[in-house]
Amino acid sequence: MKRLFINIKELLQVREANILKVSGKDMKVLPSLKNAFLLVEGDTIAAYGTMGSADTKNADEVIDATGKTILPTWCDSHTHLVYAGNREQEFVDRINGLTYEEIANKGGGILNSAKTLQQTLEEELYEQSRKRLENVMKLGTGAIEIKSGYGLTAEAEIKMLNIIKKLKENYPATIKSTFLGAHAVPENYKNNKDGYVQKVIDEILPEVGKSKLADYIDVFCEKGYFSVADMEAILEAAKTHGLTPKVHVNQFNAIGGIQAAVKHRALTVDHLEVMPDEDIEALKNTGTMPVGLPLCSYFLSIPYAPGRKLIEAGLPFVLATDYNPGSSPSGNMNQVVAAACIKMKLTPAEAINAATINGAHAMGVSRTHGSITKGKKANIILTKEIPSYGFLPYDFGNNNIDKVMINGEFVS
Ligand SMILES: N=CN[C@@H](CCC(=O)O)C(=O)O
Ligand SMILES: [Zn+2]
Repeated sequence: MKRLFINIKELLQVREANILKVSGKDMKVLPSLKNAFLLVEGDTIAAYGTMGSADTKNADEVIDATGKTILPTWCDSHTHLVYAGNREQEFVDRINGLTYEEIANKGGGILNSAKTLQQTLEEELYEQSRKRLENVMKLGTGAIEIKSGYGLTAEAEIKMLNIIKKLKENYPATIKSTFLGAHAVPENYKNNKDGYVQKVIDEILPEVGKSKLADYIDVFCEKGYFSVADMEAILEAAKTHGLTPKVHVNQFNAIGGIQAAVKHRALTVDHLEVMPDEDIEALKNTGTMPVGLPLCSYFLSIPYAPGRKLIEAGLPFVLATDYNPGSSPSGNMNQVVAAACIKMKLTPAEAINAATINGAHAMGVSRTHGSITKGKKANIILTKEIPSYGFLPYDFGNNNIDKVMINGEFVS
């Protein structure tokens, strides 16, 4: 099947295959073609150029994109999309004055979600999760990372990872999975955190490794959760199973997690709401990418990761949703891009780079995703008629997407 888009007002993020991420000043540049065509063959981007060179005769279907813009689908490199139920009550508790930490200390938070998930049958959990995935695909997400971490027992963590595997098999979106056994200390290990860390290392991790259910390893490195030493022990053990680190650090406190993550060659460090200068310094000249999660800051009313400062420091900034029931019950990358412009002072070009090519690199898929490049997956967002791409974050909260194609299939 050959599909030809013609008269595209602007084809965004057109890049050579050797560009796998963009950093610092280069993030200001969003290469594009105006009055363009785009040819999709099967699930692959086959050709593009300006309308003058379009061959309209050999296509099976011609789609007129007059007044519309095409860009690559969003690459959401940090989500917890597999979860059971919701935490609406905690949302109200926070409105009434409790903090996220106070709620967690009372057994709410991650432990609340773990309890619900453990009691939810696999089929039901799959149903809830696939609805969320279908929804975010319609919102333009074509590649997504999903974490475990609401199981906190071997059985429930494997249950989560199996659901991620099923989603991978059943949907065109590219999915990467991450084992986050060390997300919180379970209730029955309340006074024995070291015992739980040992259980993750000796029992759960080998099972995850053997079953090849995860691509990455994550730890919530934070006061009251897991220390830098805990994280290092888990990352070290995960190396034997070939799992690369992508870790939660600096959400509420800077405790040295970034330096340790860099030492362990983490692909990403995520959250970064609290970011002293020495932690920014520690990321320079490394392969570790900083990931900001602005919807979490919005929802919890906590500081935003200093996206502007990280880019000024020459780093390759990434944006993701953090879709989860406690700190970001939205997986809408359009909102992420808008919030990054409004609250982190990124330009629309920087935000789109952070949410496409850099998001792809932050989950190891930038050879196939994240840009309009010949040979990459045909993952595209066709917008409604808009004046320019800056209108997307400007017109925040409104849906400017006409159609989404993932792997050559229209999903909306
Ligand atoms: N901070 C750790 N984990 C999630 C939130 C988990 C939850 O509240 O359920 C996050 O990235 O924000
Ligand atoms: Zn998270």
